[in-house]
Amino acid sequence: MRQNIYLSNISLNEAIDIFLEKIKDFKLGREYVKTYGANGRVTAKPIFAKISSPFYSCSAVDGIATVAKKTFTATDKNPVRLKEGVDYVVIDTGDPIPDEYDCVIMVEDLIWVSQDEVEIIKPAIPWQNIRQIGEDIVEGQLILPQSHRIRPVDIGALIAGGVFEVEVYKKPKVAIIPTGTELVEPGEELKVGDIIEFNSRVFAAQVEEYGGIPTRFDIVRDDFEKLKAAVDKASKEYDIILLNAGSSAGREDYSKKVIETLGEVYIHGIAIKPGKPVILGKVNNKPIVGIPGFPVSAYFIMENIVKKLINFVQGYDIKDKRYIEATLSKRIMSSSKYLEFVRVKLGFIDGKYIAAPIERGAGTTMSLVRADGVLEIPEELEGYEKGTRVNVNILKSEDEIKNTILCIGSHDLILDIAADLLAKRGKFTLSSAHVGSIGGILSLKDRETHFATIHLLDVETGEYNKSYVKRYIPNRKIALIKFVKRIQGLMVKKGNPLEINSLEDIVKKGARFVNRQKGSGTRILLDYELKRLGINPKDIIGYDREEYTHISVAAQIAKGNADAGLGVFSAAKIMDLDFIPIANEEYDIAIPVEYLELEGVKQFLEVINSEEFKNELDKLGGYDYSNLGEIIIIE
Ligand SMILES: Nc1nc2c(c(=O)[nH]1)N[C@H]1C(S)=C(S)[C@@H](COP(=O)(O)OP(=O)(O)OC[C@H]3O[C@@H](n4cnc5c(N)ncnc54)[C@H](O)[C@@H]3O)O[C@H]1N2
Ligand code: MOO
Repeated sequence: MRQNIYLSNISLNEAIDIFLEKIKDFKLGREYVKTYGANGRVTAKPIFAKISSPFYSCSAVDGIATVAKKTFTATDKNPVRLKEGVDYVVIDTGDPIPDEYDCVIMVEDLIWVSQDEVEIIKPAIPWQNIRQIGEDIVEGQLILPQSHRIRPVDIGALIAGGVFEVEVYKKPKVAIIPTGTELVEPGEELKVGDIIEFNSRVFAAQVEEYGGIPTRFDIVRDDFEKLKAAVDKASKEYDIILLNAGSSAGREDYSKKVIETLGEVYIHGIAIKPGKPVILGKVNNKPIVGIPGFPVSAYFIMENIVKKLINFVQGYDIKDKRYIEATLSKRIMSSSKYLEFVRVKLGFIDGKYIAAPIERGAGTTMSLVRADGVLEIPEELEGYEKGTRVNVNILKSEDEIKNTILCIGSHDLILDIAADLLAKRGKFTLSSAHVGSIGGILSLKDRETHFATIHLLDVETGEYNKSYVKRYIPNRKIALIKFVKRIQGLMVKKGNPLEINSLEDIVKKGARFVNRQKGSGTRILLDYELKRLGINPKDIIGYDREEYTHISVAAQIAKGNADAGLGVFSAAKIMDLDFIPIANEEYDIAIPVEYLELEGVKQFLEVINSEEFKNELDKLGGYDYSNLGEIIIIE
């Protein structure tokens, strides 16, 4: 079968304008709902008050209702005496004012002379302390315009104004069709090539959040006729159709063809990344969106197009993105052909927001879970230099961001454990961006992180971390907080079939090695050890074969593609490999001395010094925490 050829390069805003123009005649029906249940609904017509509020004159205070004229002569020296039943009645806040009275005096201003007599020493002004009819809402007044999204405060005004039912747009019924022969339902047994279907579940939650009613269809295999039947059915019974995956140009990507056959495709391809191959069209007069399969691409299509669509059919133009200005912690390149959405971690350091970019892949759902914000790099730019002030769409409140401790540096699982224990305390969160030890040190130097986690061996002295901090950050007073010693060792297949017990054995036994990339702490350690032992790297088979993480090294050995590699114990444990300890690596926290006083940092230090944290380290294994918490000021 021939592949599709596609993809226009239209901008996001242009595409949305064209799409909404094409479907502008499609509007949802209307319905009446109880006012108290109308939160979040969109008014289908203007709503006017049926009664005034208050609808009678009433007292605004507790006191007595009287006639102002009778009090005009009252002074300190010449109090006026009033008698109950003759000159006044006692009245509480909210009580109606009897016709014969025209003002209310607060109980605090009364001098009680007897059970039923009071004196006052200040004249009252006519209508004082009286809420007049319609003071809040006047009968016939506009309470809400049409196309207004009803909020909790609106419900109060509507009910006070005698409106107990409101006419709103029906919520759109949204059909979600997951497609793909590789998809299996959660819980089904997995074999190579299977993907657990989850996009549709994310969409359903998003549709609800946007104000629609989601219905998820069963997974449809990559089969033109089956897909056509599902879309046809959905377009007859639902208001909006979301067709997930098969939006690209592959042999089994039928989405475009199905939509074309049943209706019209207006746009295939938008200049955004991720999310480029999106399809916008109409079937049976119903809007349909073909959403790319990759979860991150799908997320941005939902947030930027489907959210607008769900609001548009209810007559509402949503613009609810919130932005802050932040300083970029590292240079980021982007193609000038696309508007790119880059997930970032955010922190607030020395009075300014810092944005640290994280993973960019379209398949990395965790980048969305971890993101504090999204940096939108415009189409016409090729990226931003480190230090540029950029606008970031925030996914958290500014308060939450201000209570975030930012860590930029080398990653280790134990940071996630510390983050969890810190979050449990309720106030602060730890956000970490993984850029390696040197990247972390550079961020410290540029005041873009609260602290950096580092493990850098000085090959001259054999000492960890200190000399790097001194060399890279000469102008800031930095403390090194001892964190853990990580046991680095050789990972070998379970049972150690080649009987490798040292680095020398790699050469002796002719084992196939898999290395880490140049510049990584582990690579520096390996080279240091090889030099110390007098081993020539050229004698190691596979010395030039590089992987980027501990886990990927472990995975190569588990798959049988290599016999040995250097890495941390936890990676060996996860991949069920044997582990031969080689050296202890010092993984420490470098932090400006002044930040030791920050409340969030103090709490973080309490967390890592706690027994609970150490217990977690014991469970993981491979960590020595005998010096944990020791603070060394680097002079
Ligand atoms: N020749 C070209 N190939 C591709 C291009 C291109 O321009 N030219 N664009 C790439 C881009 S960008 C994207 S995005 C993807 C979009 O692909 P499809 O929409 O056709 O999606 P699939 O290939 O079917 O799936 C991609 C990926 O996502 C997983 N997936 C799909 N549905 C679900 C689901 N419901 N739950 C969880 N995961 C799902 C799927 O298994 C795949 O791994 O095309 C590129 N190709
Ligand atoms: O544009 Mo695709 O949507 O990057 O992954």
